[in-house]
Amino acid sequence: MTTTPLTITEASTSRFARLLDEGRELQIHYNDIGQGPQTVVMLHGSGPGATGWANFHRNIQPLVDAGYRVILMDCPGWGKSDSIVCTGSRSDLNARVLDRLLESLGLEQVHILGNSMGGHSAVALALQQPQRVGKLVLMGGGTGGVSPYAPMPTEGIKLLQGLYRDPSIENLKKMMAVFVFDSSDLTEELFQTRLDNMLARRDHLENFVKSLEANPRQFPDFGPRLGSIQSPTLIIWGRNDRFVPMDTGLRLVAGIPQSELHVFNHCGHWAQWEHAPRFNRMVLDFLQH
Ligand SMILES: O=C(O)CCC(=O)/C=C/C=C(\O)C(=O)O
Repeated sequence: MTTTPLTITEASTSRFARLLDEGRELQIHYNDIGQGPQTVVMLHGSGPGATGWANFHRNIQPLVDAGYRVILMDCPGWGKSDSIVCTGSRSDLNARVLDRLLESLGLEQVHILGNSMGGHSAVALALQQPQRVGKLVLMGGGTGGVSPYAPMPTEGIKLLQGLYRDPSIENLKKMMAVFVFDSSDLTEELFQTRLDNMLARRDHLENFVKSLEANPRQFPDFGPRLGSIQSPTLIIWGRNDRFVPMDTGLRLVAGIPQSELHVFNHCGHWAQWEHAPRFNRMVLDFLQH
């Protein structure tokens, strides 16, 4: 797999912001990379140990090289951001926090690239604050809701939730084996990074379980409201996604007026990682035209 080598590091781009959400102060971690007149925010998924950097490190450099500023926000409950118990819509919580972060950075409008939960959260912001959102790239996510074809919760989500409850390298490998289409590309380094991230913040793991107990439907079904989204939207899915089924992408492309859908064959839930070079070219072409 040839991807553009990163010339920047996580540590050198690591930043923190103290934000207020519904009367609660949160310290949010983000990575701020590159400079340019346009900004792309990348939002990670809900897996244990997920962070902006862990999810998107194969996707940063091409955007920076093309002259974009790239911001990777760790959602509350992940990475180096504060932990939280979410009893309502996590999609809307993440959207509110991102809105506050953009306000603190003086960014009036950004493009958002959301993976899974990050896609749900990007759509939530487009619904809450449409003026904030330029173009949307949704991959493996964008709305909750029930699949007419796949049993829910999917096998991947069951493994994800089991990993939160029993964070072991064995359970991590079981989840990741379902996560991607070709698990031969998963490295021991990637496993170790994810395990280290997970075990460094057991409060995140415990609070995710408490959040599910308080509200099993963390990601609402935005289906009836998709028609109000005016942002040009690129939807990308893996045909072999065993976490959020591909028919969710069909619901999104049917609902969002200015949208198109690309399906990668031989691809699971992590298109931006599994097919990074083509994914990056597709995203750049979408943003630039
Ligand atoms: O439950 C949903 O609809 C969202 C699932 C989700 O966000 C899973 C994402 C997992 C990762 O991105 C990861 O483990 O890196």
